[in-house]
Amino acid sequence: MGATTIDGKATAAAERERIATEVTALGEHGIVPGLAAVLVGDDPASEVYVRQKERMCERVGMRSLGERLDAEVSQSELLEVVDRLNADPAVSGIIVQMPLPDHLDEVEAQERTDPTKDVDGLHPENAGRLMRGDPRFVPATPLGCAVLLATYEIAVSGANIVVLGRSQLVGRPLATLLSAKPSPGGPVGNATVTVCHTRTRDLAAHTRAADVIVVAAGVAGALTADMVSPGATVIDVGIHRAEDGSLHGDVTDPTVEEVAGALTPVPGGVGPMTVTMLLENTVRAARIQAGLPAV
Ligand SMILES: Nc1nc2c(c(=O)[nH]1)N[C@@H](CN(C=O)c1ccc(C(=O)N[C@@H](CCC(=O)O)C(=O)O)cc1)CN2
Repeated sequence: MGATTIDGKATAAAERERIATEVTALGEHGIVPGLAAVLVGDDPASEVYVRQKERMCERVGMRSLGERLDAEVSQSELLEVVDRLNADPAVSGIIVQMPLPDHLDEVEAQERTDPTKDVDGLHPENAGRLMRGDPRFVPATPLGCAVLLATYEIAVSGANIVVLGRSQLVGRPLATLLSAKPSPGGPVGNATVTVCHTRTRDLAAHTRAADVIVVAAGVAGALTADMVSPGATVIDVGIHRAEDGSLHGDVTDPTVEEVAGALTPVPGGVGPMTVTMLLENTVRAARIQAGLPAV
């Protein structure tokens, strides 16, 4: 029997309905959450993602305030834009779309973002709060993975989970979230998490001992069927575009589906959750800025 498909598109659509209801309720207090996405240059994938964010904002009744900057923009000009968005009361949440062109320093831009508007959760204050078990904003992709696990009732508490990848955007915050004592209303936690990477010695020994494997290595083919224990859940965070334009994840071995118990597809798995959880964080930001409970 094949693996259950974890449908990120459907889950994200259901989450957006809930978010739209919250946005309507905030409207009754005169609050319209606004998301500013700063896009530097003309990376085609980033343009798709930013357009998606703008479209989804409109659909749930939020404001979207796009900032397109030339690929040649200087670091100080980028920081000036961040400063302007920090000061703009119509902006609840700010993200600087990654990757940035090589001459720009993304960490400095993240550190410059007002931590109460940092809906990517990458400012050191927000990363620190997540580590401390008191998250303000959990980065969108890890939050999306956690919501998918909760929605599909995949046991996390007490489970052995391997996170393959150690990025600041996905691997590290996700490992923290899954292993934490769940915060009130938080989606998941209490797992035993092993963070692996492509240089982990005998990686397969780790993944074969896992009930859940999150593949966020950014390397196509990073997980093969022989590395998966029968019935395990596989969450694929990778996105790679082939020359013919088709998309695939870090999992390229089609036989993983025969071994796994549940699997996220690419496209249609974690990706749609990323944009939706960014909206969720922006509503949260608007509530925090208005002095309302964050929920
Ligand atoms: N500042 C940030 N930059 C980047 C982030 C981020 O969270 N913050 N994540 C990714 C890009 N990303 C959102 O920004 C993103 C990735 C994938 C998708 C998505 O919906 N993918 C679809 C396929 C879409 C396509 O046709 O390409 C899917 O997987 O089904 C949305 C957003 C890096 N940068």
